[in-house]
Amino acid sequence: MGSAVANKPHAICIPFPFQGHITPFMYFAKLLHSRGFHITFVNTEFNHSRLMRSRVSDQLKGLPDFRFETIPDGLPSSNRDATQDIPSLCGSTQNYFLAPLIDIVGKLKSLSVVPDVTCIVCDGLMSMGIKAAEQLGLPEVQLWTSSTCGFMAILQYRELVKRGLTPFKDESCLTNGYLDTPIDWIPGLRNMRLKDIPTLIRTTDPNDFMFKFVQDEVENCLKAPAIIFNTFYDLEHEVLDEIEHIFPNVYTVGPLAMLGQHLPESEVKSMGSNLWKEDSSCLQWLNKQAPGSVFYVNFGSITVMTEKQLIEFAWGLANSKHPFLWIIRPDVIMGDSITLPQEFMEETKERGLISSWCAQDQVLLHPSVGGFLTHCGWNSTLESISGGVPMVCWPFFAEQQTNCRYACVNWDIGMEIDNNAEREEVEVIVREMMEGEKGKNLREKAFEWKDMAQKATKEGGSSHNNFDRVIKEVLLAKMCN
Ligand SMILES: O=c1ccn([C@@H]2O[C@H](COP(=O)(O)OP(=O)(O)O[C@H]3O[C@H](CO)[C@@H](O)[C@H](O)[C@H]3O)[C@@H](O)[C@H]2O)c(=O)[nH]1
Repeated sequence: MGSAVANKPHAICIPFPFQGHITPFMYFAKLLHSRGFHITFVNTEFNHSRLMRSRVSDQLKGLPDFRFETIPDGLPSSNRDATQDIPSLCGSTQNYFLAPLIDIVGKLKSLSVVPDVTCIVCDGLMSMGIKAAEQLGLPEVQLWTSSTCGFMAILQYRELVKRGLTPFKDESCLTNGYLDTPIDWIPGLRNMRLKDIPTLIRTTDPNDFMFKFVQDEVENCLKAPAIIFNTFYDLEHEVLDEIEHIFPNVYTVGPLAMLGQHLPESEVKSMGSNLWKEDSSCLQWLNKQAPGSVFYVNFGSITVMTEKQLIEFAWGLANSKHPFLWIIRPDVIMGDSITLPQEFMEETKERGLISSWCAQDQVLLHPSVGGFLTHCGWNSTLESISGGVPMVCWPFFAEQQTNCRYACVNWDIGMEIDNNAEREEVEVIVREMMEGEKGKNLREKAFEWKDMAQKATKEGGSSHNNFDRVIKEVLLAKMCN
C-alpha cells in the first residue's frame, strides 16, 4: 500500500437499516468523503439491493474511495420494495450485527488498496457500534438521525415508569383524556403532554420489546465518546443545553441535507440514498405550476394507513380544489394495493399528480410548493424547514408526535390534523394552509427558520463548525496524536 493510501483516514458508516436513517447517513458519509476520508458504507443486504435497483441514471457512477459492504439482516428473504417489519429488524440489529461488522473491519485490513479503518460512525439506535469500537480500539461516534427533543423525551422513559405514567393501565388510557396529562418536568422540553412523548410508551405490557429497545439504545448512546445530532443549535438550543449537562460531547451538524448542498457536483451526482425509484416527472410537473400553489403530501417511508383514512383524505384534498402532488407508496396500506375511486381520479386529473416516490428534498425546495402534509418524520420536518414550507402535521408513531408538537407550538410552522379526520376537516385545513391568514403566518415563520438553518450550515455557522470539530476532536483524534 502506498503511503498516501495508508495515511488516509477511513470511516466506516453504519446506518440503522431504514430509509429515514440511510438518507442522513449518506449525506454525512459524502461530507466526510469530500474532506478526504475513505468511506465504507454498510447496509443490510436487503437494503443494498434495493439501493442498487432504485438508482437513477446519474447515480450509476460510483465515487473513488467510497465503497459499500453488507450485513445479512437475518429476516426471511424478499424482493419487495417495502419497509421491513420493525420489531424483527430491531431485534436483528441487536443480536446479529456486531460480529459481521467486526469481520468487515478485519476483511478491509487485508485489502492492500484500502487504508485501515480509523473510525466508526454508527447509528444512535445501534449501540453495537460502541461495542465494536471498544473491541477494535477505534474512535466512534453515534449519529442520531431524529430530533433532539425526541431523544430527550426517550431518555425519560425510565422516569415515566417510575412516576407510574407508563405502562398504561388499559386501552382506555388512549381515549379517556389521560394522554393530555401535562409533562412539565423534563429539562429543556416545553409545552409537552403525555401524548407528545414518543409513542412506544403507549403499551400495557411492562416488558414491551420496542419500548425496551428504544430506551436501551438511547441510554446506551450516552456511553459513546460523542453524539452527533442532525439538527441545528438555534432550533433546539434549550434541549441541547440540557443534554450537554449530562453528556458534554454533543455536535449538531444539521440539517445534513442542507450542509450537503455545499458538496461538490461529483458527490451529489453519485450514489443516492433512495430505496424506492424516484419519479422525475414530479419535478417537471411542479415546473408548470404557479409559485406557492401546490399542496404536497407525503407520509414518508414507513407509515401505513387504513383505507378509510386514505379515502377520506383523498376527498378532502379533492374538495379543497387546490393543485396537489401526492406521493402514495405502493405499501402504504398494509398487505394490499390501493386503488383510489375513479370519481376522485376524474375530478382531480387536471390539478393533481399522484406518484409513488419523488426526490422529496428537491420537491420541498421547489418554488411551486406552498404547503406540506407530513407525518413529521424528522427528515421530512428538516426538509420542510430547509425549503421554508409550512406543514400540516399528521403524526403516526415514534417521535413524530414530539416533532409535531414542536412544529405546531414551539416553532410556529405547523398545524395539526386529527388522524381520524374526515373529508370536511381535511378540506378546511388544506384551504387554511393554502389561502388563510394562519397559513400565511406559518409560511412567514417557516421562512425565518429556513434563514436560520442556512446560517447554521454555511461557512462559519454552528453546524458547519461542528462538522469540522467532530472530525478533528473525535474522528481524527487518534491519527493526530
Ligand atoms: O417520496 C419520497 C418519500 C420520502 N423521501 C425521503 O425519505 C426520508 C423519510 O424520512 P422521514 O421523513 O424521517 O420519515 P420516516 O421514513 O418515517 O423516518 C423514520 O426515521 C426518522 C429519522 O430517525 C424518524 O424521525 C421517523 O419517526 C421514522 O419513522 C426523507 O429524507 C424524505 O425526503 C423521498 O425522498 N421521497
